[in-house]
Amino acid sequence: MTTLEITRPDDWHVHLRDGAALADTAPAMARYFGRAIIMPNLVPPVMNASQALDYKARINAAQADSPRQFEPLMVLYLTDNTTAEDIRAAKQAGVVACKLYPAGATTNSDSGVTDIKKLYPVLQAMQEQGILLLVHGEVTDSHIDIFDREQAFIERTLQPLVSDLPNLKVVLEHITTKDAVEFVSNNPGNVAATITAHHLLYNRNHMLAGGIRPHYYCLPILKRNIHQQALIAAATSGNPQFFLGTDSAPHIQGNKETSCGCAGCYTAYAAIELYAEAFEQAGALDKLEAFASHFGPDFYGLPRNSDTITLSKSPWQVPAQLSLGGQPLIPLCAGETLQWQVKPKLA
Ligand SMILES: NC(=O)N[C@@H](CC(=O)O)C(=O)O
Ligand SMILES: [Zn+2]
Ligand SMILES: [Zn+2]
Repeated sequence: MTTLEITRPDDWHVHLRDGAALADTAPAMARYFGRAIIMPNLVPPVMNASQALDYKARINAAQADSPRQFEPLMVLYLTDNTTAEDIRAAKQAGVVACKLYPAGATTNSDSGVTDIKKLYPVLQAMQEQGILLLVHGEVTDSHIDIFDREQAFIERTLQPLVSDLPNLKVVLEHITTKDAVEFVSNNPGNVAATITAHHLLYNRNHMLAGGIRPHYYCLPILKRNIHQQALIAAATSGNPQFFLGTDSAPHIQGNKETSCGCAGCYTAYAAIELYAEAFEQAGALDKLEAFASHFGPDFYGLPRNSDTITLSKSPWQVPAQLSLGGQPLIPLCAGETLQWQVKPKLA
């Protein structure tokens, strides 16, 4: 196969950052994504409807000069102080989801939730209003091994939560384990998961064997090969509970290549191209379209995009360095050759 035409994809989990960074991250998304779920972990976070609307306006301003535009879908960051009233106001403002970050779990999660039980009235309001719950699924206890934190979160927090709120739509974001695949598959259709391209392409050996490679470091951390295989099987299974979310999470070079580097991989520059790489390696290119373009909008209750993009098999070299708000940014796969690219479509 040398060309592949698919329904225009959406990204159900991306970090665009703010300020000068938007001049790079927003146009990258506008290249071919229809919509994108915009993560709210700014400093300070996006915590209410008016902050979400302001952030959306900044994103749209940053893509105004792009040849085409994508639609940002806004998300609130849940804190211990979020109220049911915040949820109703968010619904009015067009916010589609709220994000649960266990406090301290990942980048900019210090304002996250400390006790999920206290948040149940808010989750009830979300269930009533049809607002989705998006979850960074890791426990934060220092005595739990970093490689076990997703599994522990599922057992301790997520399974009870989905049992208590059976009508809440829940997305376990950026899953990294066989346990997460099993949890989602064993739950009804109101529970889903996003899978990143990097968790399909890599396991922890890529990050740690033969030298430590900070650009593979993200959270939840890359796991062993058996988990990677389970993710590939889930993404290519045709089960609509698994869909595309890049978790493209840029950090400038200096904050990655340092003694205590930030978590996050930058993939938005070639998102669908990286997924195509992973699906082709799995012999499942025919499953890419549904994963990238159908199951996400179906789960969110939104229409699928009505136009298409075309990928062509034509090897190209990823630049060694990109820019994030005028500072050096090392993309995932810097300097490597990728097989697929998206043809510019004539208007
Ligand atoms: N995935 C990451 O490693 N980092 C994300 C945060 C997140 O999605 O957990 C970021 O904002 O940098
Ligand atoms: Zn996360
Ligand atoms: Zn993320």
